[in-house]
Order: sequence, then C-alpha cells, then structure tokens
Amino acid sequence: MHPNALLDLATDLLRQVLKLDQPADTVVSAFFRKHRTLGPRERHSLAETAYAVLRRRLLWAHLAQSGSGALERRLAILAWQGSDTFIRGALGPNELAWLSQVREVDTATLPEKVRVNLPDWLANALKVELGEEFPAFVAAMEEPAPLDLRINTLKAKRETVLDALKEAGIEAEPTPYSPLGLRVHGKPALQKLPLFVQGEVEVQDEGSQLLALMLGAKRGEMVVDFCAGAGGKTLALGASMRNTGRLYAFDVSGYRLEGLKPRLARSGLSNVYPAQIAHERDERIKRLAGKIDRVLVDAPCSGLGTLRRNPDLKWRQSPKAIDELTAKQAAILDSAARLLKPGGRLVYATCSLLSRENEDIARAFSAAHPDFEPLSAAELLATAQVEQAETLVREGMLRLWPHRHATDGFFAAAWQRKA
Ligand SMILES: C[S@@+](CC[C@H](N)C(=O)[O-])C[C@H]1O[C@@H](n2cnc3c(N)ncnc32)[C@H](O)[C@@H]1O
Repeated sequence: MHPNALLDLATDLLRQVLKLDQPADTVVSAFFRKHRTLGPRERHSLAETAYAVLRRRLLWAHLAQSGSGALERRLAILAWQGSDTFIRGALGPNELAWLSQVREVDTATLPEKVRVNLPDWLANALKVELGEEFPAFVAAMEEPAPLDLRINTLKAKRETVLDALKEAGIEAEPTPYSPLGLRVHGKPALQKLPLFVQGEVEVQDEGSQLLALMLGAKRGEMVVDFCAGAGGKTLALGASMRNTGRLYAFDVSGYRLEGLKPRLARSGLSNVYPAQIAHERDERIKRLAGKIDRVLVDAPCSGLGTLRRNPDLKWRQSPKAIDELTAKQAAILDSAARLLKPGGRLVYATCSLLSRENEDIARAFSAAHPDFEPLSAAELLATAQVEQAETLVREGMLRLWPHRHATDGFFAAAWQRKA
C-alpha cells in the first residue's frame, strides 16, 4: 500500500480509537474487519501506532501543537511504528520539516505531566502508592509486556516444553517466581505450535499464575472461581486439582464464559462446570453456601495493572468509575465468602494498582468478618514453591508491580474461614 494511503488509514483509526468510548482492542479489531485486504505488516504498523499514541498521548499532543493539518494525522506521524523511510514517503516538504524540528525537542525539558502521560487523578494516586518509585513505574509503562506461558501440569513438564520451544526456534526461560511459567523472548506466533494446540501450555501472565497458586486448590476439592471470565485462572485451578473434584466457573457474562470452551477443550480438563449467574446473589450461590473448600474472587476492576497491554484504560477510567467498581467488589467478595466451609480458603484478587480496589477492600472485609482469619500471602506462595515469595508481598498481601516484578500489576489477599 502507498505510504499516503496507509497514513490516511492510521489517521482514521486514531480518530476512532481516541473517542475512547470502547476498548482500543475492540476498535482495532473492528477496523481490521472492515479493511480485510490489509497485510500483516500494515496491520502491525496501524495497531502499534494506535497503541503508541495511547501510551504517550499527552506527549504527542504537546508536540503536535506546532504542526498543521488533522490532529490525528500529526499524532500518527509522531508516533509512527514502522519504517521511518516509509512514513517519510507520505509527507510533504512542510510536514518533513516539522517532523525534523519536533524530533530535535529534548523531551526531558518538557512539563512533568507531558512526560508521565497519565491523567492527574491517576498520577496523584500512584505517587502516593509508589513514592520515589513513581518514575520507574512510568518508564516501565513504555516497555512492552512480556509474553508468559503457563505449563499445563496435567500434560507437560516445564523442561520438556522448554526443549520443544527451542526446537521450534523459540527462545524462552523459566519465569523468576512462578514454578509453572516460561517467559518467551519476542512475540512469536504460538497458536499453531503442537504444544499449544494440544493444551500443554496456555498464555498467562506470571502474576496471574501466582494468584491461582495462592488459592492452593487440591485434588478432590469443591472449588469456585467466582469471576471466571474466559477462564485464565480456571484452567490453572483445574490443573492444580489434578482434574478431580468439582470446579465451578461462575461469571455474569455468558459471552466471556463462551471464551472458556475452546481453552477447556485443549486443556483436557473435565472437572470444570461453567455457569452464568445473574448477579453475585444468584440462587445458585445460595444453594452452595457453606459447601465449598476454596473460592477465588478475581474481581472486576479498573484493570490499571495491565496498562502496558491496554494503555487506553488510563484515559477511559475515572474516579467515578472506581467508586462504582469498589462498591461492586465489596458486594461480590461479601457474597462469595458465604460459599466457604469452615476451614475453607478465600482469595480476593484484582489487576488494579489502586489501594482503593485492593487493600481497602480487603481490610474492610476483615473488619466486617471476624470469622475470616487473614492468611500470609508470603507463606501461601512459599508453600506453592514460589521463589522469593517475601519480595512479592506488602503487609501480608500480594502486590505485584510491572517495574519491580516484570509482571502485570496484581493484588491478592487470602483468608481462612474459622472452623
Ligand atoms: C478480572 S475479570 C476475570 C478474569 C478471569 N478470572 C481470568 O483469569 O481470565 C472479572 C470478571 O468478573 C465478571 N463479573 C462482573 N460482575 C460480576 C458478578 N457480580 N459476579 C460474578 N462475576 C462478575 C466479569 O464479567 C469479568 O469476566
């Protein structure tokens, strides 16, 4: 495709993505469905350019002020993710001169807000969380998230998968904390590899693997994954139960649960019972009250721990949305806790970075439920063979950060229901 035509498409895509009324990946997928003739390289440049703009939106918007023409076109030029020679082929003499001039700007001299690329409410909250680590966090948000795999222990061992990947020309290494994880170098296509098709591995961030390990689900138990979604953690729990017992995968979204089906088929698990519930107080929950050994609440949250993958979230979330989420999180945790038998284990988890969605919810739950004893995350993780477990924990709760642990941002707290 001629550079001009591709830049026009990038401009059009950015116009849609920057409405921020839908998740960026939804907008990008719909755009590619509409433009079916685009090749893989062109898709890659368009999608990566859109994400690059979202990641550093305030910086690009600041630099774009000096140019002329459609704002989205200027943003696409500045953030272009593809060959420089190619994009220059789309520019007229004025744009070329402008681009050279903008590239001379020393970004270190720009105002802080433009350098951190976060809305004020979020930057302020994260400064409180992180103190002097805030700049390291900001820098980490500009790095791509790694590609991690979880070994399906029903079907394979980490060493054999590592060898098979090597044979396929894919480099990987064991993840530093999860005993079930591999971190793959680069972004190779894995979907067609026999070990993926046959369910020996699943793509799962190392942090997500650690949450499932904290639940410690065992053979023959009754376990509930209360907010199962497309089942990332369900699959890990089912394997940890050695495909025995009963694992209920609940979610209010039938659409998300549908996504679990092909993954379940690959995994070889037959102990999983997916069920759509109407809300957290559904009849089904009442029927199972007091009967369950372990419950994971992977609560709906702001998702801010996944900003490297979903940079649009920082512009789409708001303090008001967080207020609504925290009310929901508390209600779900409260209801899910009723499921537990005496002696049973409850884990509350999010992929949020904000204490409002994390420690505050956990502390309020502890205060309102003296019959639930808080458990030490470090001890639970160490028991699950997690290396350096104590470095993953703050005040007894799991707290993972992209800049510290190279995982997505995650939180988890655990309790035991008193006998
Ligand atoms: C963080 S996502 C779950 C991700 C999933 N556990 C995984 O590992 O792939 C949160 C899920 O909670 C679901 N959810 C929202 N409200 C709920 C409720 N009241 N009861 C149960 N699930 C709910 C959402 O549909 C969403 O799938």
